[in-house]
Amino acid sequence: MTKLQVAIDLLTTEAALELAHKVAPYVDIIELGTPLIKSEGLKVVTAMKAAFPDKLIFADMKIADTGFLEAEIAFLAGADLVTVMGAVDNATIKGAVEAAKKHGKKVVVDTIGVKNRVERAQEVTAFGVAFVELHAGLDEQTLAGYSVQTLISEGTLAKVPFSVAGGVNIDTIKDVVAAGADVAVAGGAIYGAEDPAAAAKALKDAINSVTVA
Ligand SMILES: O=C(CO)[C@H](O)[C@H](O)COP(=O)(O)O
Repeated sequence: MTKLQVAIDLLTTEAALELAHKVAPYVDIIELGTPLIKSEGLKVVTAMKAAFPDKLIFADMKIADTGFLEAEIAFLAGADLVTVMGAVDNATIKGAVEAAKKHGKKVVVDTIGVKNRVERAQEVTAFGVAFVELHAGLDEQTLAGYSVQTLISEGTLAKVPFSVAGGVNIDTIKDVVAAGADVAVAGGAIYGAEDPAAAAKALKDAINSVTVA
């Protein structure tokens, strides 16, 4: 079944924990967003894992170099999954995968900025990553003509384990699930909602309505 990942793009540990407490019953993976980690440091990862030991904690490190080192410090801080950029050298991705093997954790490749996401997804999957995040970042989402449907179609074509991130919401999450995604990522659709718990529940219910039919 497709997992639901909440992306927490808030800026303080306190706000992140408050949100996580509201939505935890409905999500499988709790992502600490890159701005949050840059603002608070890896102590936010440690605090989140301590508060939610049974959830998968996803550190959106967006690693671009020194793959082994940066992945290892995130795993030591409590992360279960870390991201490495797909556009960087293969050695960086392989280094992060080595760190993951050492610590019994996993690596996700983020495809922001990758020109041919389908081809690159297939290449990096062979390195032993957990899944590939077909992703349009927050800046790209503001461009005219942006549609998450492009990422969803690419997931179908790639035929590798994948997640979709880039403005997934209640109108599009069923398409993400129907495309066979391992994980549907929702940030703004949850933390930007008036009632984040209700928004997360609605997304989870939508996932269940597709996969449990
Ligand atoms: O990693 C990110 C930006 O780089 C976001 O966390 C990701 O895009 C999910 O958030 P949203 O659903 O608001 O797009």
